[in-house]
Amino acid sequence: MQPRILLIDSYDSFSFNLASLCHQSLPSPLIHIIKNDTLTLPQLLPLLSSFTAIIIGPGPGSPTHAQDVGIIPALYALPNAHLLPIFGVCLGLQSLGVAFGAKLRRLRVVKHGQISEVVHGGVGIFEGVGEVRAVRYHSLCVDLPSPLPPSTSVFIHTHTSAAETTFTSELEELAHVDDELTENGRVIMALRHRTKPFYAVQYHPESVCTSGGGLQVLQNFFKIAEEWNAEHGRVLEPLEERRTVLVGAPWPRARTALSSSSSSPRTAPRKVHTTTLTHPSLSSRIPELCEALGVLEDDGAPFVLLDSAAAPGRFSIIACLTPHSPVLSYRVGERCLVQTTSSRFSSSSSPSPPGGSSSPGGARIQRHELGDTQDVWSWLKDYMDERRAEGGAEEVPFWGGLVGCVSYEAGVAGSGIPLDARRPRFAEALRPSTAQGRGEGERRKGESQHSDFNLVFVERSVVIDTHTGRTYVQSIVDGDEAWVRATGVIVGEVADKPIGTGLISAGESEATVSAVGKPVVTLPNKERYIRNINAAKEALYAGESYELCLTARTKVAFPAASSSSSRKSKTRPSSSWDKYKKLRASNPAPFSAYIRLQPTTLLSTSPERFLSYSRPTVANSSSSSSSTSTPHKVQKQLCQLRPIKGTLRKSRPGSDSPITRAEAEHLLRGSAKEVAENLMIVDLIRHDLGGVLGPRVNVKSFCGVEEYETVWQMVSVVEGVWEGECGHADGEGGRGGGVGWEVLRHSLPPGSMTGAPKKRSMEILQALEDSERGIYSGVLGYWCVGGGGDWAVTIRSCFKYDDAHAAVEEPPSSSPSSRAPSRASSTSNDIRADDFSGDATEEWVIGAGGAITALSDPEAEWEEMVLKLESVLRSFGALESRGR
Ligand SMILES: C=C(O[C@@H]1C=C(C(=O)O)C=C[C@H]1O)C(=O)O
Ligand SMILES: NC(=O)CC[C@H](N)C(=O)O
Repeated sequence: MQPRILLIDSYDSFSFNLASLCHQSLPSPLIHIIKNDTLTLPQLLPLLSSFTAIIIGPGPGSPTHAQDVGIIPALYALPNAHLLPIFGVCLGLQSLGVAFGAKLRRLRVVKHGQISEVVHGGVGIFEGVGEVRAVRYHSLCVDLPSPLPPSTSVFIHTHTSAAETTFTSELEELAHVDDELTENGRVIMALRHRTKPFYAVQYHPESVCTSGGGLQVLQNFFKIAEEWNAEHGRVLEPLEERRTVLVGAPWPRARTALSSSSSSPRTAPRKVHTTTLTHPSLSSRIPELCEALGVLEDDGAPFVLLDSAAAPGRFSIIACLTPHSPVLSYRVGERCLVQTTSSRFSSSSSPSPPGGSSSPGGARIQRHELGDTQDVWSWLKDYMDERRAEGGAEEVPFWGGLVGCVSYEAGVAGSGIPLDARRPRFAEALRPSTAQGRGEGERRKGESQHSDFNLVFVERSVVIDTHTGRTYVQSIVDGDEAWVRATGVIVGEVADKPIGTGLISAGESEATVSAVGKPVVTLPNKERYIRNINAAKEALYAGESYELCLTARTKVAFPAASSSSSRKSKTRPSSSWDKYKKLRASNPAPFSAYIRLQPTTLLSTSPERFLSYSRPTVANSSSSSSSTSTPHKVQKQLCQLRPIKGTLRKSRPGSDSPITRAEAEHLLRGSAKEVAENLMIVDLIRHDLGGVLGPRVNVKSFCGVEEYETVWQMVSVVEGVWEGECGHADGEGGRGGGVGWEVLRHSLPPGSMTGAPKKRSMEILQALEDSERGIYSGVLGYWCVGGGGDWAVTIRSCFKYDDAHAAVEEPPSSSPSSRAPSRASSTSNDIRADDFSGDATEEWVIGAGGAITALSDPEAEWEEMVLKLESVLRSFGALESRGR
């Protein structure tokens, strides 16, 4: 019978990595993963006879807090009749220790993402194991009671071999590390119970940077477990169907090309019409092309550009929207999506959509109720299944589809955290003065009333391959050849214009901006930010988190004069487009974007890919698992994530010569702190990806250093391949949508913007940060009608909501001193610290932040946040005196 493993997940962000290691350690194991608080012991006891062993994973919090460990203590106290082998990791080891009298203590110097040499005796789970260099993620550790003179204590007696030995504990140390005496001294790294089949390690065998102590240790444990089971007459019983519901299907869950919950699409795939043009000059004329395609015509009309303004970006996607392009918006907590189509455009060749109502402004608004078993993601999946297309140019990643942005809060709520919640424990511990109760289902008071999903369905597009100079004019509308031809002509005209004869000259553009006037910049309150850093560090010391990405918001308000320049013109010229052009030029980035989906406008110069997934490819299966004799088809999809952690200013204070690549590599890759920050997110992302894809996840590159306009960044690349049966809708051998969208849904918000473990970190950040993050920290990108997608982390960007200035207003400073001007107020602009009260017509929000670890220096973290902020602020003309 296949080995069956029960993995207890304590809401950690490394659990699927541990599942993956189990998968490699055993022949075809069935791994069931449950949270530590989903089952009671009476529910679990009758199931245990079906399991070879239990793995107790790591987690935030403490083994002495009942709500952190759930059922774990009960497992170490199993009655003999139900006993089975258990392997604990980190919190799992600490719980084993506490269960059998070990003393829990806080480390003096916590270890998060750091590698230590583990000293072991080469026996038991360490048999045959050589040098172990292991990654640690812990703030707590356990000590066994020290041996006492025989006459003074109540001993626990056990009998080993012939000689009677007296022990002070039922536990035996199998490994330790020797931290510096000024740090933590000797710290236990592995334990076993002397008589029960319980083993545990304090380090993380599943981390990508652990060497020696991973696979072989798990293999040894499973060997010992199987021997113990045989010796004790444990014959595995089949897991009855009715009981499987309690522990769920084994991981990874089988996923067909179409999610099992989704109905099969009623429509045949659309055809993509493409014209390919070659204009090498176009790569440098993307803004001009957008202007030729109408971005300046009306600021109220939707316009979207997903731009690749720097390496490693490649394709720039211009959405050519029509009056009937549906803009979909959705706010977390609601049961309907709102679809808006506009009739503000001057011309269209698309037919009118059926149904719907007209608003006084000419916009048509349709509400789509979510079905009883539907959430917004499954609704979008069905929407995309109905609109799938084929036949486009294979080398073009986007043929049409949904484009836009998804907020940070959409991910928070999707992780099961209520947006109105501040866990009382954190609220009390971290911010005693601001904890307030809120009603069920409400967002925090004064929070954004804006949509968390802002997407438009794009049928026509121009995609520029900035590497090859090839430009693709594409439409998925039937009979759209005339539009494709006409647009090809416009593309050619822009490409052929002599340099310096742009449609809008640089001079004109400048004039618009200068008429807007100097912005009023309201920086985050430094004192409060530093207080939050210290509170975050306290949470890290307590074992509540391993890394926290703390952020704050800056507001940039343009005075009322800004509208004067537009009075002369009939339509509203787009001041946001001017700002985007300046931002793009001053901070070129691979995931730049201009997304204008009123009332939301987002300007991005993000360097960070969150997730891309290739268009699924179909191949004949080479596996013999198919029961039918006909060759069956499988789909493959490559998923890639590129987390960034580690940021270094390029300029050198007081010098004209910037930091060179060699120096940056030395400073970033040589820093234990920066590498640890990156490693933690890499492990988190492996887990996120593994949750959907299973064990086929690889770290393709670790801590590479990439150059951007103002900063050096340390970037890792994590990839995974999904392989699955073609869904029923693909009976003809066509391809379905793949599972990339599911990876996206399950991995939001981006781990690099939360820290690890994700859930607890989000809760702590929610308690610390004063307002919702909104669009910042979420993702922007596309979901292609061919099944691929590419989403960037929304950072180094700014956004505005046109219908409310107060949407992300932070509460006023609590102390008079917090109004003191911060360092940046020495610039020529009016930069204030958190006391904004301007009569603005246009208010932009810029989020910025950074990962806080136990090693963080608060001043340096504030500077890092300001550095990231500056990369955007510069383009507002707000930072002349700071240089770059
Ligand atoms: C929080 C931001 O950036 C995040 C934090 C980084 C870091 O701590 O080094 C790097 C990239 C992002 O994942 C931001 O740009 O605002
Ligand atoms: N990785 C873990 O399981 C950590 C356990 C515990 N929260 C600590 O910080 O020590």
